[in-house]
Amino acid sequence: MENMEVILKADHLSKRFGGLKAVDDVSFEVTRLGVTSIIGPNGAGKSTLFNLISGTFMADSGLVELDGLNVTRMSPESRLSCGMARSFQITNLFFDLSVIDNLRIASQALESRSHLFLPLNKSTIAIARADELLEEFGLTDSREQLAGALSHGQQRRLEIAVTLATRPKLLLLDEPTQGMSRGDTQETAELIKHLGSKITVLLIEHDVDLVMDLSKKVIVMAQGKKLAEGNPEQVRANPLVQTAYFGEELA
Ligand SMILES: Nc1ncnc2c1ncn2[C@@H]1O[C@H](COP(=O)(O)OP(=O)(O)OP(=O)(O)O)[C@@H](O)[C@H]1O
Repeated sequence: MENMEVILKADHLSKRFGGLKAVDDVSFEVTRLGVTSIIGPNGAGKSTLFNLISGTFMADSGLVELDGLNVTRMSPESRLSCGMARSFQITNLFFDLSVIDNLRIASQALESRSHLFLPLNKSTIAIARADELLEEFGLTDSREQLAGALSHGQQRRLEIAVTLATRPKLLLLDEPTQGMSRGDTQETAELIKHLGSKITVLLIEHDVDLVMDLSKKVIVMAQGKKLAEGNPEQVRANPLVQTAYFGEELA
């Protein structure tokens, strides 16, 4: 019987680049809500695995299922319409539009097709959703500011808000704190925790302490393979992980 708790299933996924097995027979499951993270040293295959899940790369073999639906051969756009959204750093933003207009445009995708081309101020669902997101993401004071004039941390927050405008079931977050100051990293960590209470989040992140603090489950990759998985305590205590990834640090 289908496990209703499982929202994402990766089953025996593999991807080669020439002779290199970047992802080598990796299987895991993500259960509903909370934050599940993928960590691993440089070149472990994290980004490639993420790209197989989002549809940026097609798997050579294996299966990706979203909420029981086989999405393995679908484009990223089709996966998005099935409820899988991916946050792409800040490249989803229109820098010369205001914060609120960025959110309204993204929220308009919620409206029926016939309303897609309504002027922004006529689209009531989009306006309500945009205001809700503004509040939730602490951007009310920056409502009329141009997205391009925000701090890097605010831009990242806005970008995640834009990604959530279509109410996805699963949010893929790719190194959301990369290049951030300590303060912005802390704020983003709080935000991700909050997101995990409402939606399922799958995260790739280099900052191990952050991952351990945020995640209900951690998947450790090394040399294209899944080395370990479990809750943060189990992963920290795993001797294989300590040797291959953390070195002596956590011993
Ligand atoms: N498009 C590509 N063409 C050829 N080789 C690639 C490509 N993308 C990744 N690789 C190789 O696949 C392996 C896994 O890379 P990947 O980027 O998935 O690892 P990663 O764990 O995300 O690393 P990092 O933490 O450094 O981003 C690496 O050896 C990398 O050089």
